[in-house]
Amino acid sequence: MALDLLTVAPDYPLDLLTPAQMGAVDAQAALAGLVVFDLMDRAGTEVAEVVQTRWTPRPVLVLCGPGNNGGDGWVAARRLRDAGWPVRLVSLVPLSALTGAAAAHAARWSAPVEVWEGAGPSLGETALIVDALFGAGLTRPLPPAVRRWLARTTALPLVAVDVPSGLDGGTGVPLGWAPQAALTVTFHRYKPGHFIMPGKSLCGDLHLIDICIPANIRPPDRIETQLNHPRLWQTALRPPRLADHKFTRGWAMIRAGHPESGGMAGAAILSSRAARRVGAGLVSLVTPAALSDWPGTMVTTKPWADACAEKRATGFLLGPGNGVSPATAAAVLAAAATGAPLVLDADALTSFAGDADRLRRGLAGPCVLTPHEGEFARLFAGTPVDLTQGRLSRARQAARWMGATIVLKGPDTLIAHPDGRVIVQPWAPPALATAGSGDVLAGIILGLMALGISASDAAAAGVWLHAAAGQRAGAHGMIAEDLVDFLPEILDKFIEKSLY
Ligand SMILES: NC(=O)C1=CN([C@@H]2O[C@H](COP(=O)(O)OP(=O)(O)OC[C@H]3O[C@@H](n4cnc5c(N)ncnc54)[C@H](OP(=O)(O)O)[C@@H]3O)[C@@H](O)[C@H]2O)[C@H](O)CC1
Ligand SMILES: [K+]
Repeated sequence: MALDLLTVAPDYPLDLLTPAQMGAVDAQAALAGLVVFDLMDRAGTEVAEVVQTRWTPRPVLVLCGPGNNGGDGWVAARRLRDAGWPVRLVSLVPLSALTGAAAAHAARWSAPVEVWEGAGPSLGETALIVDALFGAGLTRPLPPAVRRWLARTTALPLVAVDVPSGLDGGTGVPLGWAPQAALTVTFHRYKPGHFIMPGKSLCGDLHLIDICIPANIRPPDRIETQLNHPRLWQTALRPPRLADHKFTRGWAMIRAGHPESGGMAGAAILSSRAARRVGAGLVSLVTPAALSDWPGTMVTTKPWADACAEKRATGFLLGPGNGVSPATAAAVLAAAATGAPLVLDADALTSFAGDADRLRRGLAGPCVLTPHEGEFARLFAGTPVDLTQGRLSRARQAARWMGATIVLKGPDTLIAHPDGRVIVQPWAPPALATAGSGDVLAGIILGLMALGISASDAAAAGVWLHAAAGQRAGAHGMIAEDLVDFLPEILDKFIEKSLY
């Protein structure tokens, strides 16, 4: 789904349900008197509606699996046929194998049925495929013949019912393989796999359909994965108060690297500008070499140890342009020992490659780590974090183990908290993938934490504001400096006007 990040209250449900949680909701819905036959009727009917909205009538082949995902397919096929579309229906299993609501809907299909044989059906005139093979009930990789058949049809658009068959809706990782969909229609709530790579990419355009399950029917266990949204953190943002002075608005310390040790000051400068733009009262660039930035940034050549000894400091950032070195690691540990809010990015993370436990033991206060995939893999290699797992599981494990908030950057940035909660930000303008963009993000999070905002709110808000600035900058020609300059107008949208 496309989203306007500059809108304060975009409208979508935040909770992402795992297949097991969705199953529990289905079961409770049945106990509450909702009839699966009717839910399936609504699901399949909406699939057909979405198809008709997107495409003109054309020969369509609907593939139906053995369970309720297949049941949705029978309904969609019937609706499309009723609307005058040429429809072929292929059932993966003999009709005698169908049960429950799927069998009941199959019985309403009055045209010929092809039952899957050998290598699968001929394509003939087919111009569109509806994949209703497996959804939430997928338990193992696709049967090899089905996988081969789907892999041969990639030139045709495919509409996935609930998920592209083979994709694990809980993780975003295919069980072996899943087809590329042009469009995925899902029901009641989104699932993590719709937004987490590679699932986000495999789903194509996403449509969420309300099949009239009441919102008060919830899974029995805690919902641990949510989409990011201003209502999660908006109340934590506040404008300056009348009685504020610069120290009540926080003093952030940023370590700038020494050019001779491979460090580059530009990255830290970008971070400092971002931290100031989001409202930190005072930002110091602590640097061994003289450098200049905007006049309002304090540039100080005092030793890092002195910055750590400053009792009024309310936040530290290390990493951008710091250089990978034992000195950087030592500087991180010195800042971590103060117990003040800490943001670690880039070289500050890689300086602990192979030694992450030392960092973990050194963290005395709230901490946000902002790795991209490469930095994440280097930092957590050799730790209990299972790097063979998908992004969601890895980010969650890493945050728990490290006892810190992990912002795992990417097209599906994940904000994982030590308590197991993960916030997903699947909307990031691709133009954000540019030099300096990460330095700006680290600076935003630092600035918010220095203001007294919690690590979890600062990380989720920071990721949103950063993406919104990217959206505001537009698709072409954006450079990281632009993100900084757009922050005031972005913040103005999100800080409650009633607070002014
Ligand atoms: N969310 C809702 O309220 C509604 C959702 N609907 C749709 O229902 C499916 C979930 O249906 P379910 O029957 O639980 O599961 P599936 O249809 O996805 O698949 C289960 C059957 O498939 C077999 N299976 C699983 N994996 C494989 C595989 N790789 N190869 C062969 N067969 C496989 C599985 O067999 P087991 O031996 O593992 O038991 C089952 O037979 C949801 O996705 C929605 O599309 C409803 O329409 C109602 C409303
Ligand atoms: K499917």
